Amino acid sequence: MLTGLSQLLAPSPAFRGLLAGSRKARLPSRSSATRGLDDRLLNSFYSTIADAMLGRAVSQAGQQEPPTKNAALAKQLFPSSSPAQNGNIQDQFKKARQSQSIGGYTGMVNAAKPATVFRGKSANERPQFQRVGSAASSLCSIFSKEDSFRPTPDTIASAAMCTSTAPSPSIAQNEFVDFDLDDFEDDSDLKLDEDYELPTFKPSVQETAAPFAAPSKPEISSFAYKPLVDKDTARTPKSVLPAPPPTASSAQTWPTSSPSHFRTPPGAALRRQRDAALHDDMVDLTQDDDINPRPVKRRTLPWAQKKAEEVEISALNDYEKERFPARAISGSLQSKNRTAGSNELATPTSKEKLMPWNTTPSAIKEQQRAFKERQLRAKKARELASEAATSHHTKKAAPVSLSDEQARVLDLVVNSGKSVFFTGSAGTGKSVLMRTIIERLRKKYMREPDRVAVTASTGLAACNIGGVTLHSFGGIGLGKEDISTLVKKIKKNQKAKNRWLRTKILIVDEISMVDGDLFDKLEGIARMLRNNGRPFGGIQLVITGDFFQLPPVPDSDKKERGVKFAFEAGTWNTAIHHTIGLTQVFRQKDPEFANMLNEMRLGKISQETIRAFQKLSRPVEYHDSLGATELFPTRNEVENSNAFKMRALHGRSYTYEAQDSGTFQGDMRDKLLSNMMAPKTIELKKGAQVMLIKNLDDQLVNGSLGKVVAFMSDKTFEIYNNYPDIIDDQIPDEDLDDDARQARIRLNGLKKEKEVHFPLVRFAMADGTTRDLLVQNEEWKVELPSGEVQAQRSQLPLILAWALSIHKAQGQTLERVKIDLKKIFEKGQAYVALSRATSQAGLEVKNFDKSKVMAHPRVGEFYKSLYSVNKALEHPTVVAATAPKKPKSSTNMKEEPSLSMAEPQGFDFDDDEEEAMAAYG
Ligand SMILES: Nc1ncnc2c1ncn2[C@@H]1O[C@H](COP(=O)(O)OP(=O)(O)OP(=O)(O)O)[C@@H](O)[C@H]1O
Repeated sequence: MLTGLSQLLAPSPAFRGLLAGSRKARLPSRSSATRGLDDRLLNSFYSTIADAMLGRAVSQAGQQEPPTKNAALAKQLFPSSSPAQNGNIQDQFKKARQSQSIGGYTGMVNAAKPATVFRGKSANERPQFQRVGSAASSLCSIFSKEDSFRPTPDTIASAAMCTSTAPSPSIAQNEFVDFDLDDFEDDSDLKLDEDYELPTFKPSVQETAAPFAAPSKPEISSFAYKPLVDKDTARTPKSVLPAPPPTASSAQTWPTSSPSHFRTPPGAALRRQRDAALHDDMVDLTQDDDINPRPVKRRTLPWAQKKAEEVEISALNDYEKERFPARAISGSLQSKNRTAGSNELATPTSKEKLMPWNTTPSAIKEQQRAFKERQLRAKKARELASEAATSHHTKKAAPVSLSDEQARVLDLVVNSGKSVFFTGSAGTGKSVLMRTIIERLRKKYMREPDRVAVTASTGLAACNIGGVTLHSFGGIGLGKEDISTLVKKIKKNQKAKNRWLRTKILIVDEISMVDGDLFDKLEGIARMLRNNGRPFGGIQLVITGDFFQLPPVPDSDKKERGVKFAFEAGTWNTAIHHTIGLTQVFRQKDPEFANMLNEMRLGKISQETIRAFQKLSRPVEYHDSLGATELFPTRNEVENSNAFKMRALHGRSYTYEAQDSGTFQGDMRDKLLSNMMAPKTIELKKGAQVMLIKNLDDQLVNGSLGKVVAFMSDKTFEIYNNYPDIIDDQIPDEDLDDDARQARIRLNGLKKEKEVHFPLVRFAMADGTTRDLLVQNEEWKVELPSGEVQAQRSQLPLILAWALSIHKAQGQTLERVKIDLKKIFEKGQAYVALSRATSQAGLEVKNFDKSKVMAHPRVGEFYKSLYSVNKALEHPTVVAATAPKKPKSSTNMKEEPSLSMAEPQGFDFDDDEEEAMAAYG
């Protein structure tokens, strides 16, 4: 019973509080905690405990039921994830128009620049960042004209969706675009797939203990005050109060409990104030006692009492010094001042007073106890500190909270099953949204993973989202043949054929690099193979990318034809239900910089912006030894630059070979692997500048820059992690404490063992701090929807980062970027390169030249035409009546934008409605 009660109460601060009046309460063992209490005390004590247990049981029962309460709580637990912002995008654009217009394109609001918002880029400023989002949400519109986001039955959705959190009725009722009826006979089973995890509410341990528990306090608080204060006693019900204190002369009759424990320690109020100032959340239960201290009768010999107090205070200060150096210093200064001024505090400075000849037996005991506690706490503090600074294992990244507009695209895709193309300028969170969509769709189709095909235009982009290239998915090889030949080819390949038949949702990332002809071919193949006349044979499309970024690489035989974008494909408009523009820029928090990039993206660059870019030609000095990553258009330039820097480093070099596997063999596999971000071989030296190429947690993300500071094995790292100093040969053994000396001996022993050594990388965090990570292998896969892994690579998630190709940089967010525009030769390259930077402060631009940053004119026309198409769709019947019979070339889009929608040639429609819908997407 005793043990049961103690166990139940052990974690409860209230239990510790109850016992605070007794010295035994501070002993670690539960049985000994009660040993010193006399029967009278025990009886009242247990009756109180029983009451408390009952209270807690009742409370627990109350928390499990009823379900309605749970539902309400669940609601509270899942509030809107989006940052608070002005959700009305139309309003935002209105604001933007008022302030600035760039050559007919809507620019960004300079006025929307609250001085307080952009004061730093510390990672700790997340709430601010979200406020920035609100300002930044009015940054730029991809659509050029007024009312781009007016709620229209089509694009539609972008506007409707962006203004309310409820599912948009305009979408649900929009029959005009609702032509995504699924043609799979097993659709009725779909519900079975929907394995969403409904939020459930389970009371946490703390919550269940809540009726009993006091608000939790940081450990320093409990250490500093618990043994000393009598406030807990003051709050304790009368029945558990200890017997009336003995007189001073009978103090020794309480052999197991120091009288000091019944007294308010000198300076407790001051210390509490100091703590409260440093830790707002450190609410001391006994605060009221400070305001009106209870007069305490002395119950022990004055000198013994004083001694005990000094020991306590000294222990407190030692601990504070170790854990919070700045605070300990200011604390002791305050303490000294007080003492000098009022003699109120006993300053815990003199070591003499700890001398053995100066103590009573109880004071000696106190000293021993304090010493042990100090040691223990010092160790803990050291562990905490090293854990904070250095981590071996990374924590799983917390999921990003989608903005309103992102969340609504997600809803449109996952819940409404629409074919969507979402676009937006660099840094508007397209990749983040796409990753979330993939995750949600994979969950939805958990039992049939092959229903969701994840693809991208290039191997690199595909690898980034865990998919395959469009070519690979389609089983079309290079895809040069005509549609019927390609269909025959696929039919011979059972796996490829199955993919086409099984796929319900086709995801395509980095659409800007997909050739228009390829898009048309895939669309035709889908219809033929699936024997289904709907666009893409009824497959739902989820497409993203920014056509202002890198264009498709034309085949050698099509060089003369030039680039043909996917939006110029004849079937583009029939295949896409909704085109949605994301407008909230996340990457650049400075609206001025975002505006400069936006002008550049649209190819309408003002003199002011040119001057601002020219100013960025200055060399950037960074406070640490890490330099900017220089972006180059070609791989050769990158390799030369990195090799040059590497040669300049001295010391031993470590070479890491990738371990490759997969169902593909030989050249085929090598080709897939060569598209991966992770290199086959990476050579590193101490001092090498590297970039992380995987998201490991919230801070260590794809693009994080760092420097190799050492090479060590797993075991060595464990020791280093606890004793970072011992690796420094400059620190002699004598300067290390016992534990550290032992650790150094162990470390030296390990040097003789043949262990694999990994690079220890010191990463620069956005808030100016650093984080050390022992970098170990990660995996990359080229995986088909069926789960077949065609190629897999296990390698360190690092690349050399003095230089990087623009191609590899696409999709990245970089804090420090350097670029020489003289080297740029392709449209979109300059925009991709410059838009990787998060700030002007972290961007160096050499040879800025307006002619190098021009956008592709047809892309500009396309983005402008989006408005017109939407506008036309406001009157679908009129448009339908005047729809042309032949698809217009994309170059006509400007003149007759509403006519640019392709006619559904050769489609097999079931009824007129479908035909109309398919025709006007
Ligand atoms: N909802 C969000 N909340 C907070 N940060 C976000 C959000 N969405 C995106 N971000 C951040 O914004 C940055 C850019 O995001 P992302 O790479 O997805 O943009 P993008 O539109 O794909 O850019 P690009 O076209 O240049 O590849 C990243 O650092 C990402 O973490």
